[in-house]
Amino acid sequence: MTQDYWSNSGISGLHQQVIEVLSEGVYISDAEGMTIAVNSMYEQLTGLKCKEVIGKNVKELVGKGIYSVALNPEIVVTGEHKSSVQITKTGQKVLLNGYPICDESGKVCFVLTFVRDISLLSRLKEQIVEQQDTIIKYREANKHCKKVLKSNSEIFKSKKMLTLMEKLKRIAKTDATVLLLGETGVGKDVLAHKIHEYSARRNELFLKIDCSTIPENLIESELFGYDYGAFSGASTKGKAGLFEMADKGTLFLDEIGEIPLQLQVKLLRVLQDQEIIHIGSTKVRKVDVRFIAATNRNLEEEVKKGRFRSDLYYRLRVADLEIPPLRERKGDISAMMRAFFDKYNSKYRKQISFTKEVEQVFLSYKWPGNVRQLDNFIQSLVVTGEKKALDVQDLPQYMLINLNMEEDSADHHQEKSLDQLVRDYEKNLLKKALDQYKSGSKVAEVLRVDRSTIFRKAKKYNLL
Ligand SMILES: Nc1ncnc2c1ncn2[C@@H]1O[C@H](COP(=O)(O)OP(=O)(O)OP(=O)(O)O)[C@@H](O)[C@H]1O
Repeated sequence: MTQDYWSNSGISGLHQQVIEVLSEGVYISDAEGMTIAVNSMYEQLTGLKCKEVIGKNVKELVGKGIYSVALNPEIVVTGEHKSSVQITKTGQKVLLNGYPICDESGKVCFVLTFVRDISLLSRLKEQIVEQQDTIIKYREANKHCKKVLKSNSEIFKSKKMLTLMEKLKRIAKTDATVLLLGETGVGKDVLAHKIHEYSARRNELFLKIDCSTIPENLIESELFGYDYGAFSGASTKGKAGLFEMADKGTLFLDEIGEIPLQLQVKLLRVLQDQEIIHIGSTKVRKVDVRFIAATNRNLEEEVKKGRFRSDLYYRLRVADLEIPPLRERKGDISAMMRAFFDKYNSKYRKQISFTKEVEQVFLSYKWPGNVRQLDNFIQSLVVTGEKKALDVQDLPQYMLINLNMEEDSADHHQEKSLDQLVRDYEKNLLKKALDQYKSGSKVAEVLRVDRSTIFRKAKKYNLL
């Protein structure tokens, strides 16, 4: 059908075939504005049949209301490209891009117009905006993603931690909210990751938000997100909150005790209903998130003081894990010492080891900063260490002052010199070892020193 018109228009069969294979609509008119060719895609996009337009002048077509605009006359005069939106009589909205085709003298002899589907373009535009939103969302989410620790870098050797890990694995499999309790540096962050790893959500996102570091006036928008124009200073596009970003995954709310009271009510609602509403919006959005919360505050005390809502507290502690301080799990201290010395020796290309006495000091020390302190301390010992085997004398005075030595009071320690403290410690250690093993040779073997050293020191301290 289109074929018949081509042959009368001066467009060769070859040209005709070329425009037929193009994926865009094509409309060709001559310098007078006479329509000489269109392709099938043109018919499809505009809803017009070729016989309705071919052989007709664009001005006539506009006059009859078949076209809303004509690009041809202006392009013929200016010799320049022009684009416009065309609404055809069938109501189709298309984008026109017209180009002049000139003869050898530079005179415009044809106008070639490409016709594109505007609705397709707007769909593509919407998709791009959506993709950009997703990229922004993931970039934001990434900021809160902590590198997942390699499982072999964690040490759970003490009986207390092994039992706790069994409980953790059982809880992880359920989707229950978990409350992690424990002093600073005990490993709440590590265990939050473990819960995620052992859960069915392990392949989804794990997001962490430290409630103590986000300014109070931003916590709500960070968590819930906001809509366009929700408040002054808000991004014009609006923003998804962390609850949405963590959808299908796990959200770790660290330092939950720092959440302001008025936000605690909203958080409770999210935990119960798994629904959120952006700030500045009324639309309810469903989320599917597993919550883990942690704090080193005594939440029960906070509830009593009216700083933490009791309903939220009870909702959070559906499953709680109390991580004991390091001083109460000595089995971990020895294993961690070896692991951390290995880690930092290989990092700093050193070969620093430690004596049995040093291990004893580590076991007796209270570690107020728990695993974090132990880790950092060993790093500094390796970095600054000169000797191959560190001895008690190489340890800082505060470690010896705070030792759990029943017979000396802390006040008394502060008046002593480091030498005196080391001597006291050595005497105490030797006394305990001799009491326990009842044999100088056995003590020498356990403490990895000569028998003669044991006898010499025992004599010096009047222990014989
Ligand atoms: N069982 C463990 N094995 C090896 N390293 C550990 C272990 N537990 C904790 N750590 C290390 O100790 C440091 C502190 O751990 P983490 O951040 O999990 O403690 P936290 O209880 O969350 O501390 P805070 O309350 O201060 O946030 C980290 O470097 C972590 O890798």
